[in-house]
Amino acid sequence: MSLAPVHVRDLLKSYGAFTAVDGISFDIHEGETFALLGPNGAGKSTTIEILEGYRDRTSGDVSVLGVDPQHGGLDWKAQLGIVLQSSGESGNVTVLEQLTHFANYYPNPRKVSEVIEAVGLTEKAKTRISKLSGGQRRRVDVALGIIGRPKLLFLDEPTTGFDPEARRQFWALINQLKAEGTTILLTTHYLDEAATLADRAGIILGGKLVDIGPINEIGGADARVPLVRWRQDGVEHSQRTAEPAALAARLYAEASGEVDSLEISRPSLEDIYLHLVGKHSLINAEEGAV
Ligand SMILES: Nc1ncnc2c1ncn2[C@@H]1O[C@H](COP(=O)(O)OP(=O)(O)OP(=O)(O)O)[C@@H](O)[C@H]1O
Repeated sequence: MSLAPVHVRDLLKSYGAFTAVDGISFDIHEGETFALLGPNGAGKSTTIEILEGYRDRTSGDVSVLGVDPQHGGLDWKAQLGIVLQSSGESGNVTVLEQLTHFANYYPNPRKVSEVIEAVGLTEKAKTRISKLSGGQRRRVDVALGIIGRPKLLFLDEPTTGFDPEARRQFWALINQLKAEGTTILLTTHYLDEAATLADRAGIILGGKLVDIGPINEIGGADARVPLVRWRQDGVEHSQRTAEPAALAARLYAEASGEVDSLEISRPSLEDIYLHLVGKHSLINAEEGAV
């Protein structure tokens, strides 16, 4: 049986006595977008850098496109697209020159002008990268990540510094890459971005994977119970219920008409994520106190 494009088992990475990644396991299936979510310092970049072959692991099994990243050659690297967390592009060349240069490294690159257009830099194509704004430079990073038509794309906080319009444009680009069958590993602190783009997510806290699953199942059913809010006699009320329509109907009947400020909402991925992070910080604090 062939392995998934990304196959990770019991991955552990220590820096001296400190364990940054503590025995995590997951697969990313072909054509899937997988979001690795977690607070600052949780171990996301360390994990991604191990998968990209930039960092050696302490122990565990890792296979990326069928190869151990510690022994990946140039042919293997040519199938990866990498957008690192920190931008390295501040050079004295233009956007067009930089992308044309890097396109030559790949056997089947995308058309440079199309990539520049896709990241919204057509008007800046002949501008030196050093003269671009931070968000525009980040778009160059994204362009460099996709120029080689990668089978597997790593996006480490790709939209940091993007204005809202550029983020939407980026989402459309990722949806296009998904439609072409690209497998994507994404880290982001924007939970709406993860909810929009990812099929599945893993939540990493203190180097451990505390939850993994389809985006609309993360946190379990209990975390997704809808919240009904309304106002009665000037007092705010709220109730969590799996049957919000029934509660709304009862309130409507009791009020003999419209209910003041009635609102039914479902927890967003961000609500669920924050709940999980809070719960695990509490567990760790209690364990630390024992
Ligand atoms: N070279 C290193 N030496 C020692 N500790 C390191 C090294 N690189 C990372 N760490 C530590 O490992 C932990 C995980 O870092 P990592 O960069 O993977 O986190 P992250 O989840 O990507 O965070 P962020 O959201 O801030 O990017 C952090 O506590 C960090 O300080």
